[in-house]
Amino acid sequence: MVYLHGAMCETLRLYPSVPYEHKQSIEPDVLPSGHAIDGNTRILLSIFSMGRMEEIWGSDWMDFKPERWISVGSTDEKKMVVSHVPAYKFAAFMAGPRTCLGRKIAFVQMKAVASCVLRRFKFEVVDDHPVVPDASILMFMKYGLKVRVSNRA
Ligand code: HEM
Repeated sequence: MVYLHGAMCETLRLYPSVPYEHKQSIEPDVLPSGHAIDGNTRILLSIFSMGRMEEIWGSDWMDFKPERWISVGSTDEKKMVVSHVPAYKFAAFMAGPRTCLGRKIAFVQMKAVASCVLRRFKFEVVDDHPVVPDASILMFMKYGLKVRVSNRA
């Protein structure tokens, strides 16, 4: 389940279900970046881009690596645990007082479905199928995902 958690975070890092978000200032403020903004300023955040920034994720940002979400346990070195990653770094669920309320239940649901389905079936992406995100409020796959499904022996 720890590795599956890492795989899901990694998927959401590269393909966040909510690729863009906006926030609006009530009064003049200074952003953590140091930029001064006026009141009533609309700020558009690209969560999609944040998941692909080298200064946030390192030079291997384009690699799908569930391992980047996993560390060894503090009491037992053989035990793998989910690493703490700040919400302001991994923004797929956003951060702060209006963060996603369903984050934990979303992981429970995704893990329940993935473990039931993957135990019984094997999925192989059809060769040369273009996996292209469709720019929208929610992230869709432009051409869907064509896979070959077979029973696990
Ligand atoms: C992978 C699955 C999900 C993702 C990526 C996701 C992402 C998000 C994001 C980005 C926001 C906006 C937060 C903001 O504007 O600051 C949000 C809000 C919210 N989400 Fe989710 N969400 C997921 C699943 C769920 C589920 C399963 C539930 C409920 C069972 C849920 C309930 C909510 C609620 C109630 C809010 C509004 C929170 C507020 O405005 O105070 N989400 N979510």
